[in-house]
Amino acid sequence: MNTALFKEKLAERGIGLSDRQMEQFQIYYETLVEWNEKMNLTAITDKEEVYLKHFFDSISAAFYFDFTKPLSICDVGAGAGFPSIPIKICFPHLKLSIVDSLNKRISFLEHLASELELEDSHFYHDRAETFGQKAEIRESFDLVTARAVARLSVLSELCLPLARKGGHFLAMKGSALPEELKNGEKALKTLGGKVEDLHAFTLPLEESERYIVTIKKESTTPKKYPRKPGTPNKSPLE
Ligand SMILES: C[S@@+](CC[C@H](N)C(=O)[O-])C[C@H]1O[C@@H](n2cnc3c(N)ncnc32)[C@H](O)[C@@H]1O
Repeated sequence: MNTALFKEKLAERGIGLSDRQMEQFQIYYETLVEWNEKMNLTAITDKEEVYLKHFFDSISAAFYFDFTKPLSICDVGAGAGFPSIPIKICFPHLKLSIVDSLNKRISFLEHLASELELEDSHFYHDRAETFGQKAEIRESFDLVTARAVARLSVLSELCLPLARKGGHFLAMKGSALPEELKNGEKALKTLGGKVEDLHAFTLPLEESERYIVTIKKESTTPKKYPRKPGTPNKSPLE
């Protein structure tokens, strides 16, 4: 997707980008490719592919969730910043936190945020399992996002404890989502979540299938979740 089509397709969805925001995406692309030579951030480096499969794909969350409101967001396992940094570029008023267990990726994100002059952005090197047990962090975010981190039953245990009661968890998933949802029912119930919205979406040009699922945090998560690092993955709540 070239930059003109990127801008046009977002405008069609009501997301208008200024010259400065387009420049921020250009800086993001250049910084990603430069740092990718020193560390493993992404397998995708072709410019048009990055704009489609990372930038546009990340922003597609905003086709189905209202990011124009003041929101505190936590992106779990953002890696090179997806989906939350593209969303933050489009909606600069958001208060953003990212937690990732790989310190090198956190260093990249801190550098990137300074290059992009992002305000109100906070980066934590931690595992979601321990982050979600911190009293000052737990159940504090309006929205928790995650793209491509783990299957839904596992991801729910990492993400739902971070969302405040009445807040949301938004997962961006591939074609396995319908199966994951069936297996994730028990986890959602145990952790206080309920599916509110589910959208199938095909990425333009290459037509691959995506799902965006929004889960409402209806009740407080029992204190024992998330369990200790590695346990959600080893013994999922299925
Ligand atoms: C496959 S990458 C996905 C990155 C990004 N969300 C994307 O869509 O491109 C998964 C990321 O999650 C992080 N991660 C995996 N398990 C985690 C955990 N338990 N707590 C925090 N981060 C975790 C990894 O370090 C990695 O950066």
